[in-house]
Order: sequence, then structure tokens, then C-alpha cells
Amino acid sequence: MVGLATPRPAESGLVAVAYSGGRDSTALLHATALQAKSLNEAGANVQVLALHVHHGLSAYADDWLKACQQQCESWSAAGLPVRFLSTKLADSPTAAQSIEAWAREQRYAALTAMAKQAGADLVLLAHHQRDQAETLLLQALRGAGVAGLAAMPSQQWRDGICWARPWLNRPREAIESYVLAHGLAHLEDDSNSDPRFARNRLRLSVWPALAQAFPQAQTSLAQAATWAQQALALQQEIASADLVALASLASETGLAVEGLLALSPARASNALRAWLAAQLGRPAAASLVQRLMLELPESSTGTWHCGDGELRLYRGSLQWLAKADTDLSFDRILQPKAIDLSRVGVHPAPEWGGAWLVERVGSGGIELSQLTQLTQRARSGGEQFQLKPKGVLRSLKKVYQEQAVPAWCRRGPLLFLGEVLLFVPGLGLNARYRAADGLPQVSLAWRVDPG
Ligand SMILES: Nc1ncnc2c1ncn2[C@@H]1O[C@H](COP(=O)(O)OP(=O)(O)OP(=O)(O)O)[C@@H](O)[C@H]1O
Repeated sequence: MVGLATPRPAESGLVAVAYSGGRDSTALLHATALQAKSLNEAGANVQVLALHVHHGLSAYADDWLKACQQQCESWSAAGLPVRFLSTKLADSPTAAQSIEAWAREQRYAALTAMAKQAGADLVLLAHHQRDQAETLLLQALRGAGVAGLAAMPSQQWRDGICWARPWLNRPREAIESYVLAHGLAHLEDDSNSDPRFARNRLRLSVWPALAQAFPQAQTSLAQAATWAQQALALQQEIASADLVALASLASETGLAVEGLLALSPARASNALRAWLAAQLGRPAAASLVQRLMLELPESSTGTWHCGDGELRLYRGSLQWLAKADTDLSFDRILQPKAIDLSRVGVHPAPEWGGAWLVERVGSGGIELSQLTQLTQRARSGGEQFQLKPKGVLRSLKKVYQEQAVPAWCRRGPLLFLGEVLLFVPGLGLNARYRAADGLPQVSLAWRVDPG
């Protein structure tokens, strides 16, 4: 069958095809190589890379790799511009991991590495319309939202590679006809009949009945995924616009909760989901979004466990802190320790997860001679501190509140000169100890070790 168009080759002249050896990717590899050959005959220089991943999950995986390699060699000998590359995965899934999810993730990483090493930035995948329809159904059966129902995009840039599914709108039957017309041999994956996998259960038990009752099911369900893709794009555009407005009201990385809750509920949870995804680097659990939408209107402060860290609400701003930050909690008790900071440079304090920084400055600093006999210790309550030169000694707690220093930013040890509180991370130097302008002086700072 003719007309199974593949995308134009990338700038590099290299087109990679993810080639499992199954029917669909065999057909796609063949069609791509045929098209490359005809382009080359017209003066182009296109090479097709067949990228095969050996998952190590099947007893037949070695045989499949060999068969795929031989197929490519025989096409190459027949004049098709195809080169075979493969990767054998070294790991295997743990008992807690879904085999399907593990294989997808590892396959993606291996395909990315092979494409990059070869210099290709276009990788073709052989998904077709029926795969798209199945994906939409599987997502719906999991109770997915719009992002899940959008199923697979026909093209997507990820990790510097364009992943394209040129046959996403082609019915599976068209590919079957292509395979027959060209007499292509392909592999049958024994795991395709394993009912432990949801997709196999759908394919084997549900699809035949569905297609009989609704002959248009493949086309209609794939079309529904296209509408969901449009809805998703719209949601993302609205969230981006809302987050710009909400960030400008809050601190650099925080989310302004009052502004968020002033939006309609649907728009607020849409913005919250987008903000959480940006903080976590992946979608947040729906249960967390629901809980926050219920609890934020009732809270002025609060902490919610989330991913590898915590969400904290303080002074109307929601912040996400990675675990590395929350571990250094402000209230940890450490023994007081004598410390000499009368030398310019970095003075590590590993027990506190950070270091003191002493640097020469022209004004606003302290004389070095004041820093020889200091004590570094935890907050114990009742400390007094003077922030402003013309101010008075005030309770440290009050100063923290006035300056809106969130609890988790009150980290690091306090520095004492005798019984006087000399320096507070997050606030700075006791104003009474500022050196007069013109005198040699240094600044003090507390830096938390990154990560
Ligand atoms: N082991 C693999 N090595 C390289 N690419 C793969 C591999 N497994 C899957 N792919 C790519 O991902 C697409 C979708 O995977 P899926 O598991 O649905 O396909 P398949 O049943 O293994 O084979 P096919 O789609 O070729 O019939 C494949 O069409 C192929 O492009």
C-alpha cells in the first residue's frame, strides 16, 4: 500500500526509527528507508538508524536482537540506507516497580542515548490510531484527567530530541496491508498475550467486542484524544497567565494564596496543579490538589508533605521546600561551640550543614578583632536583638515576625559575643556592633550547603 507518508528527515540527514522488530515498527522502518532511498536517488543524503532496545525481560530477547540486526543487514545489502544500533539494558525492575513503566522509562533513556550518540535529533515511533484509541481508553479507566485523556502527542520535543509518531492517524489495518503488500517478516512478542498487562486485557478481551458493537471506535476514540489535547493546551495557557499574576504578588518562588483563591474553583485548581508540577518536576497527585483546595482557605500557616519535600504556607505565600532544606530544621538542638571568625574566608560548620563567610567590605560590617571569641549555638528562646542602628533591643521572635522571616528560613546557628547576640542568619548583624565608616571591617554571612 502506498501513501504511508513519513516525516521529512531532520537537518542532520539522520532519521532514527525505534525498532522493536514488531509488525508496526518493522513497517515504519521499511517505509522510512524506502523514502530515504528515493530521496537519495534525487540527490539527498539521508541515513536511517534502526534503534533497538534489548530489555532483557524475555527469554527470546537475544533472538529478537539478532533477527532485527539481520533484517537491517539484509535491507542494507539490498540498497536501503539503514544502519542498526542496539542497547542491552543492564538493570531489571524491582519487585515494587510496574514492569511496563520500568520498560518504558528505560527504553526511552536508551533510545535517547543511542540517538544522541549517533547525532540524530529525530526519532520516529510506530504508534498508530488504534494505539491512540487504546491509550485514551486505558487512561479513562484509570480515572485520568485531561492530560491523560490527551493520550500521545503526534510530535514532541524532549531532551533535545523530536519524538514523532507519523502514523498516529493511520488505522492499524493500513499498516497490516503495508506489511502484506511488501511481504515483510516481523516478530511476535510473547508478552503481548500476558493478561497481567492492562493493555493486553483491553486488546484481547475488550477491543473485539467494542469494535463489533461500534465499528467507528478506533477513529472516534482517537478523535476524542485530539479534542483532549486542545483542551489541555488551553488549560496550560490559562495556568501560565494566572501564575504570572500570582507570582508577582508573592515572593520569588511562592504562590500568592489569596489571589489563587479569588479565582473560580476550576481555574484555581488548574493554576495550583501547574504550579505544583513546576515545583516538583512532575505532576502532583490529584489527592494533594484536592486537599489543598479544601484546606488553604481555612489556613494561615501550614505544612503539607509533598514529593521529596514539604509545602509550607506562611504570610499568604505557599512555598515548596526540597527535603535537603527541610532536614535542616530551624529547631534542631546542637551544642554551643566556641568559634574564631577573625580571618577572611569560608569557615565550615558541617554539623549545621553550612558555613560562615567573612569578606572585606567598606561599610556596614564589623571589625575583625571582634570575631576572635564567638560562640555558635542554637536558638533557645528569649534572645534579644537589635536590627537597626537607631533601634532598641527587641525580642528575636518579634524581629523575625516583623521582618517576615519564615520559620524555615531561620536556620543556621546564632552567633554570640559573650552573652550578646551578634549575628542572626536571615537578619544579619546586631546594629550596635557595626564598625564606623572608614575603619577596616568585614561582613558576616551564613550560607547553607547546597543539596
Ligand atoms: N524494544 C524496543 N526497541 C526499540 N523501540 C521499541 C521497542 N519497543 C517498542 N519500541 C517502539 O515503541 C513503539 C510502541 O511500542 P509497543 O510496545 O506498543 O510496540 P511493539 O508491540 O513492541 O511493536 P510494534 O509497534 O513494532 O508492533 C514501537 O512501535 C516502537 O517504535
